Amino acid sequence: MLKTLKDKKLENCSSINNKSKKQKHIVVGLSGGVDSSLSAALLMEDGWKVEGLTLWLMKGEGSCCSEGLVDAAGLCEDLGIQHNILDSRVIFEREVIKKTTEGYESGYTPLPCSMCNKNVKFEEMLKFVIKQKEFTYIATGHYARVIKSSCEHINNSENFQFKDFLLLRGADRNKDQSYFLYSLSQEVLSRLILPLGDLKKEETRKEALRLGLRTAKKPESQDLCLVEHYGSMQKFIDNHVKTKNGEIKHINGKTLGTHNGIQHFTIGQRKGLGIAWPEPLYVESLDKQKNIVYVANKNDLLKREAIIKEVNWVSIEAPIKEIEVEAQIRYRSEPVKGILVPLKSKDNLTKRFKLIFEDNQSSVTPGQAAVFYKGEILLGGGLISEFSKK
Ligand SMILES: Nc1ncnc2c1ncn2[C@@H]1O[C@H](COP(=O)(O)OP(=O)(O)OP(=O)(O)O)[C@@H](O)[C@H]1O
Repeated sequence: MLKTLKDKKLENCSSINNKSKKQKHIVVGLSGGVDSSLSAALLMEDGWKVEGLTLWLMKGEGSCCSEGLVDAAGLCEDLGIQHNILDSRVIFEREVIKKTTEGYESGYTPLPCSMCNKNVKFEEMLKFVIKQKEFTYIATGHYARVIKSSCEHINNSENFQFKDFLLLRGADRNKDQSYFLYSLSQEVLSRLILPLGDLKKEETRKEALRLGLRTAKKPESQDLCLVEHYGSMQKFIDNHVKTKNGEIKHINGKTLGTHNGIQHFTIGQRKGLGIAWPEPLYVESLDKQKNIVYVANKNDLLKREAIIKEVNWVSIEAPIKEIEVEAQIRYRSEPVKGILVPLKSKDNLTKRFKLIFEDNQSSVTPGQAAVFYKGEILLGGGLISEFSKK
C-alpha cells in the first residue's frame, strides 16, 4: 500500500492500519471511475479479500448508469473479483430525485450528493455487508480519512467527547470530499476503509497506471452525477419542477421584474436576473409562499447567523453547550470561524443549532450543508434551514 501521509504520526492511526486486514473481507463501492477502481486494486494488493458492489442508480448512459455498470464489471473481470449489482433505482428516485425536486420547489438549493450518501449509497452498502456470513468491511474511493479516536496523536484541547471513530478531511485539500460525508454514522465508520484518503489525485492516476487499470485514463467525472446525467442542473430542474411565474423585488419593496420560477435562482446569484438597476444586484432570498425572488446589493447578502437543522454528530457526542467550530457552508468554500449554540427541544435531543459567524457571511444558502470541523476533524454537520439578517 502506498504510504504518502504527510503526518507520519497519523499514519499509525489510520483505520487501514488499525483494522486487521489480512484476508479480511471487504466490499468496494464501484462506480466505474478511477478512484473506486484504484481503491479496489490497492486493497487487493494489500491482502484484502475484495468484492465489488455497484449500485444502479438511474436509467440511461453515463457513470451513474449503464456505462458505470459495464466499466465496473470489466474492472472486476480484470481483477478477478466478484461483482455485485444492486438495483437501487427506486430508492435513488425517492431519496435523491424526489427530494431534490421538492427542495427546489420550496426555494432551497438542495445538495443531492449528501442526500445520496445519507440515504442511498452507505445505507445500501451497509445493508449489503451486514447480510454477509463473515464480518465485512466497506470501502469507497472518497478522498477523506477515518481514524480511531484512541490514537494518541489526536489533539483534543477542546475536551470534545470523541466517539470511537473520527472522520478526517482527505489529505489532498483540493479533492477533499469529507463535506459530503457529514451524515455518516459510527456503524458505517467502524467498517469503512478509504484507501485514497492519504493520496493526491495525481498519485491516484499514477498508481492506476502502475497497476494497469482500464480506468486509469478515464476522465474525471462531474462532481454531481445529476449534472452528468441531465447535462446541467438547469436541465434537471426544467425536467422536474413546474414553472410558476412571479415577481423579482428589491428588498426595499420595489418590483423590478418577473421570473419564471424560483427554482431557477440561488442565493448569491448575479447573472441572469434580467433586471436593470444602477448597481449590481444579487439574489438575497427566495420566498416560496409568495413566489418572490428578492434581490439586494452585495452588502445586504451578508448574514450573521444561520439555523442548522438535522445535525448529525459524526466524530463527537452532541454538544450540550455552545462550541467553537470552523464551519464550511458550501462544498468549495473555505471554512469560517463560528459558534454553535444548541437550540432547545422538548426531548432534549436537539438536532437544531444556531451558527453564529465570527464575520458576516454572504451565500448562506438554505438547503446546502453546514459542516463543522476542528482542524482536520469533521465534527458533524447539518442543513442550513434559514438565516437571520446581519
Ligand atoms: N453507483 C455506485 N455504486 C457503488 N459505489 C459508488 C457508486 N457511485 C459512487 N460510488 C462510490 O462513492 C465514491 C465517490 O463517488 P463520486 O460519485 O464522488 O465519484 P468519484 O469521486 O468521481 O469516484 P470514481 O472515480 O470512483 O467515480 C466512489 O469512489 C465509489 O467508491
